[in-house]
Amino acid sequence: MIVSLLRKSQALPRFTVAVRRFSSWPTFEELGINPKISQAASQCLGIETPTKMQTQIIPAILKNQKFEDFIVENETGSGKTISIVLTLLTLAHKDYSKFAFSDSELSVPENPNQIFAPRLMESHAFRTPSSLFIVPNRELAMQIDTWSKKLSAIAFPEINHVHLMQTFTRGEDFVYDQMLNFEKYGAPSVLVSTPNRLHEMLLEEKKLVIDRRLKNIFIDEIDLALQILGRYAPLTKKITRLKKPKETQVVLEHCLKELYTRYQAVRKSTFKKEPANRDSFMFENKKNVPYQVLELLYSASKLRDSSKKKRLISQIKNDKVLNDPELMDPLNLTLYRKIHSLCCLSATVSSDLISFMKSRGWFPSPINVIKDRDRTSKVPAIITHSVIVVDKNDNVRNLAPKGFSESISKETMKKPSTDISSRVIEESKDRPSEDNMLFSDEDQSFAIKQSESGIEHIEGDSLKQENKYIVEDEEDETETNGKDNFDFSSRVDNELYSSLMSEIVAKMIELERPTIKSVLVFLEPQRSFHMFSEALEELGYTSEMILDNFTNKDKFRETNETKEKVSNKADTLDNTIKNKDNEYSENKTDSINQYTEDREHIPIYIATESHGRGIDIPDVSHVFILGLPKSPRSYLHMAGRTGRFGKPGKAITVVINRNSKSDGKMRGIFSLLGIKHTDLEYLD
Ligand SMILES: Nc1ncnc2c1ncn2[C@@H]1O[C@H](COP(=O)(O)OP(=O)(O)OP(=O)(O)O)[C@@H](O)[C@H]1O
Repeated sequence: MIVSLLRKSQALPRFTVAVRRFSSWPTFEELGINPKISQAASQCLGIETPTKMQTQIIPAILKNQKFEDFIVENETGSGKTISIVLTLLTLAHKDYSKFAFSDSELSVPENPNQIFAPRLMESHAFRTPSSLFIVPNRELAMQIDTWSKKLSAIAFPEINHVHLMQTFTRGEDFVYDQMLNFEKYGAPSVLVSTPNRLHEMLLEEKKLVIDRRLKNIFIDEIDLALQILGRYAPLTKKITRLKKPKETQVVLEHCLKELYTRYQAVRKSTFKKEPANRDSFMFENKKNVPYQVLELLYSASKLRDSSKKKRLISQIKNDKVLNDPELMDPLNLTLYRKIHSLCCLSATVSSDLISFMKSRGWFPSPINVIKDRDRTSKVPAIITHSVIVVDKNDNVRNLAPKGFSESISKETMKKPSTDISSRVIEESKDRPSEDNMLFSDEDQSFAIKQSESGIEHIEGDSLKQENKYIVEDEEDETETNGKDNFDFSSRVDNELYSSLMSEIVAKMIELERPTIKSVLVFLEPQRSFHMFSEALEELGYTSEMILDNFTNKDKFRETNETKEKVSNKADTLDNTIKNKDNEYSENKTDSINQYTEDREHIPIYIATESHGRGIDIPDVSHVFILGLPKSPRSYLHMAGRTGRFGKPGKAITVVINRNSKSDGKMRGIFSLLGIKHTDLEYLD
């Protein structure tokens, strides 16, 4: 009855649309993505149905009338970066359609400060992009570049891509072409850049100018981009960081200052007593030293060593840079009407990181946090995690269960030894409990502690309560925050590391051969790529650095061809592998020469944690992490290069255990991330 009435009143079409909307999942087009771009995404990237996170973030950015700010925290490989690329291309195309012009009409002004002139509005050669996408490394920038070029070549073959998006990175191979495009066509609608290249363009070369055209700022992998120092960082390190902030912070604050100081006309009309300008306002209101300096002074006052305490306090008080309000005071953006939106993304955004960003004044109004609240772990459940421990005699085994390594660690603590790694334990034994931290995450959301009863970890709030104000002395740096502290395999020399690790990787590749598609190897930051890749080559495997994967198209094509070859041969290899598996368990020192012959056809990419952050290499089935990860977050991002968007993957960590702490540390990392360890069946 009601339906027939509705039909008569012609309300049914609207009603059915509403039902369809609520009953079915929206498409990318319905979220506002340009239909041509969504078709291209389906054609070249196989992206058809948006995820929950994508249904939230895409429309929020496209219809962001009030310039709201966002933090997107979702597990690795869940499509954060690609959703921003699709959204930005849609915005860029809108921009382009609004200001359509032919290349011959272009006239970029000689003077880069000449902006927003009517002549420019007609010719549309801008000096400012309308969106900035800051990514922490060149590899990720090149990946975004490749994605956007592919998509726009299919979606808009008639448009020169340089008007939509340009990418700036450092490196001889790139800068020349990038600058040529920029000089010729001006700023695109979307500019993707690494922080260091952006710093050069904005502050050194002064080629890029920030004006009100800039509406959206995105920062991918925000935790890596800022790398905030945690509460256990030495005070001297904190002072240095304050004086020399990370480049992402510098470029972002430069952009925000430019937006607000150049355009005071957009100041909030509700603001009662308007200051002459922001600088004078800040000056007039500065009754005290900047609060960040106050924090430092407070920390210094907690030092135990009184001579050091005095020295540091007077250094902080007298330091010109530290007392410069321009650098130390937060931006007071609440005074002005917001004309931009800031969106930060990562799989790991800690509350300390958010507090830091807020304390700098980057978010004058409440932030929208988009995260998957249903998940208990930020690591995709589809990844299996294993650890190979290499002991002092170079025997390999699975990760030891809990009681096992703790008993060893107690013994080691009692035994006097000249071994440097044991010395660290002995020294730490007599110190107060907070100083027995083995390592802690950069945001200090957790720590792993050495105690009399063994190795234990403390987490989140309990850690905050327990050690509210810990100040480390200068000399403690290596023990509390230095890389040495994180990774005891760093005490192994480069040559031994390369040969040992390459042999293990080679053996594992053979044993895992039936499921291997391509392999990503993470080296410790200080290790030589060449030494490792040569060691692998001696065993018959060719490898390449990840950047080549995005820049050298021929190599990439070759890699795809070889992948096919590998999969064709996979069936015939099956039997050989089973035999190899048995051989391996029987005699782990078997000659590597017995391995199958097509080993050079397996795509192996090499990266370090910072170069590999955020990248998406298709079909990485196995990730090898060669060395103890420096924190759970670090492990999560490295392991997250596999198991992407529902594809299965294995993360295998190889640790060289020189002092029996590695088992405890790995267990701590897994337990904090909510990960289960899977024993490799062919190891003891
Ligand atoms: N809706 C979708 N449908 C199918 N595939 C998708 C979808 N969204 C993303 N993908 C694929 O998932 C993979 C990971 O995407 P992306 O790199 O954007 O993830 P991410 O969340 O940024 O990862 P990370 O946190 O590791 O940087 C890509 O290969 C992408 O093509």
